[in-house]
Amino acid sequence: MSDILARLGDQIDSRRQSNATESYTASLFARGEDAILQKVGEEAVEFILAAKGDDSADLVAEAADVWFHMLVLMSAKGLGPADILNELQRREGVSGHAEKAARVSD
Ligand SMILES: N=c1c2ncn([C@@H]3O[C@H](COP(=O)(O)OP(=O)(O)OP(=O)(O)O)[C@@H](O)[C@H]3O)c2ncn1[C@@H]1O[C@H](COP(=O)(O)O)[C@@H](O)[C@H]1O
Repeated sequence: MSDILARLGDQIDSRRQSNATESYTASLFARGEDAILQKVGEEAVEFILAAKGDDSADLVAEAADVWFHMLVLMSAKGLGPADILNELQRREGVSGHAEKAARVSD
């Protein structure tokens, strides 16, 4: 399932060299990091609003928009989906409560 994320991450990275008029991703890179951050924020709000409704397809579409724009931001920072997946894998099996308790006692 993570193959699509890897392919999308590679495609996003490759769009750094693309023409902004032909590629939406390239147009985001051209607008700069603050514009990408703004899009992540807008998409997150749209995701929350969709979650308050009852349209599952709309919620899934908005979630995909959040993931895509997050990956564009990560690419701008030299990071990609593998970094997120590795972090989730590192956390796998560790209770969130236990992890937080260990953090607080540090
Ligand atoms: N997954 C996506 C993807 N998800 C969302 N979007 C675009 O994200 C934009 C968000 O829509 P909005 O309505 O919120 O934004 P907007 O109002 O149109 O844009 P703004 O003027 O507000 O910036 C739309 O243009 C969507 O098409 C995406 N654009 C591209 N991809 C992937 O990226 C690949 C490369 O795309 P290009 O860079 O466009 O070739 C594609 O093949 C896809 O795999």
